[in-house]
Order: sequence, then structure tokens, then C-alpha cells
Amino acid sequence: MHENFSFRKVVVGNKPYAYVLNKSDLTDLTQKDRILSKLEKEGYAPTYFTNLRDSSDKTYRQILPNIISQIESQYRFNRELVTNFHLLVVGVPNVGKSTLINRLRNFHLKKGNAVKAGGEPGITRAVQSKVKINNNPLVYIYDTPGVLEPRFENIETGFKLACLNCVKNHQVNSDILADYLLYKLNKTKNFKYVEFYNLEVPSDNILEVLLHIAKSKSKIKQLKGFDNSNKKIYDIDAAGHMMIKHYFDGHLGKSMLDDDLITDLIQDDLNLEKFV
Ligand SMILES: Nc1nc2c(ncn2[C@@H]2O[C@H](COP(=O)(O)OP(=O)(O)OP(=O)(O)O)[C@@H](O)[C@H]2O)c(=O)[nH]1
Repeated sequence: MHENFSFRKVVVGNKPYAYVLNKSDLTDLTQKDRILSKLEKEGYAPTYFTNLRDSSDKTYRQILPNIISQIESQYRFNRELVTNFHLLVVGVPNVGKSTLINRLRNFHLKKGNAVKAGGEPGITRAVQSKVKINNNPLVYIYDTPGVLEPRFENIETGFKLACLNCVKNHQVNSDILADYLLYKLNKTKNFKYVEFYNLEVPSDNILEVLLHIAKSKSKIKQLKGFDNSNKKIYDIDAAGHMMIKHYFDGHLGKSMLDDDLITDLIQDDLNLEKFV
């Protein structure tokens, strides 16, 4: 869970809020309840795992009533003269902020989409005009462009965000990123890629895997030799981009790059066993 802590302190402060962990369809949620209770202990409550791609997941419907009840229970925000409330959706690029706004509006107001959503990071480029999402009480919401810290606290945070298509692909070398992804998939014993790419066995050799992808998907590029002759070679870079796209589109299985959350839970289990 990537979060800018100074943002949490300065902007969220004591205001009513909800944490929404979207794209849960792409996530390994076998430990969902324990993750939620761990996050709750760390002060991230209420937190919702949502899948906004699947209309059968109704979890997002709980978000607005929860925020309204937080507003109504705090005198500071619920003054008699105030007849409408304004919410702000904030998060890293491409996590589904605009999609969430549309879904809230569709459900609570029974009205059509009001903001543009898309598969590339950076679709929302400016704070949009407010969008009405509820009538009683009157609630408006602002969409904001995805925000990232100017510098990542460590390189791994950057890799994780790039694997999830939160930063534009060309900002990162695709074979290095694919190497990180392969390491994570192997580390979490998620071997779906073996089946998906028709490999014989799992591998920790990224060049081997990318060459296999380039061959099987006919990713070829032309190079001009010194003698002006054209040479065809397998395009490892294109294969890297393809593998990352397959990952964030969910073809390489459900996974959680923040596996340190799970590691912590396993450590808790071990500690408990020792204690018992
Ligand atoms: N798999 C999956 N895709 C989703 C989900 N929610 C939204 N998407 C897709 O994710 C992409 C980005 O959605 P947006 O709503 O534009 O994301 P955003 O956070 O507003 O993006 P920026 O404007 O770049 O900050 C779109 O292609 C959505 O269809 C989800 O729950 N699961």
C-alpha cells in the first residue's frame, strides 16, 4: 500500500475519509480479513477493497454512507448553515479514481458518468469541476490528477508503481522492470506465467523468459548494420513491455506486490506459535 505519509498528516488530518484499495480483482486476497485488521490497527480505517470492473462487487456502495455518517457525527463538519459537502478523491495515477466517481454517481444519484476514465496513467490532468454524487445530503466530489511523490522513498516503490501502470512505461527500462516482476512472481510462488507463456519450468532468468516471449509472440525488430544491410533480431524491450502489460491486466495471476504485508502476517503467526 503506497502512501505519502506527509499527505496523510497534512491533508487528511482529522477530516472524514475512507481508504479505497481498488482493483481487488487483480490482487491475491486470501488474507483479506487479516490485512484489513492489520491496516485498521495502523489507523487505516475504514478501508475498502473494491473491484470496480465487476458490477457484482457492491462494496463501493458502503463508502459514501460511511463518510456521511463520519461528517454527521462531528460537529466541526456538520454545522446547520452547511447544506452541502465536498469530497476529494486522491491517489496514484491509474488506480481507478475517475471510475470510482462515476460508480458513486451512477449508484447514489442514478445519473450517467461525469468524468473520463482510461487505461493509461495521467488521463485526469487537472482538478475537474465538481461532480454531484448525492442529493440528500447534497454531496459533490472532485476528481484530481493522480499524484506521486516527486522522489520515491526507494527504487522498489518505483518498480511496484511501474508494474501497476501507475507511471508511464517509457520512464522505466522494460527488461529491468520485467526482471523485478519475475523475481516477485517467483518469490510469492505465483507460477501462472509458466502456463501463460507455455514455458517448461519456472525460470529466474529474465532474458530467457523475454526471449521466449519475443519468439512466441513474434516480437521482432530490424537493425541496420554498418554495411546498410537489414538485420532482424528478437525485440526484448517489446517483450518486456508485453509481460508487464500482461501482469497489470491480470493474465499472470492474482498477486500482491506489497507482499511485506503478508510476510508480516506470517511473522506474526510464527511469533504466536513460539508463544504458544
Ligand atoms: N482490473 C480493474 N481495472 C479497473 C478497476 N477500476 C478501474 N479500472 C480500470 O483502470 C483504468 C484507470 O481507471 P481511471 O478511473 O481512469 O483511473 P484514475 O485513477 O482516474 O487515473 P488518472 O486519471 O491517470 O489518475 C481504466 O481502464 C479502468 O477501466 C478495477 O477495479 N479493476
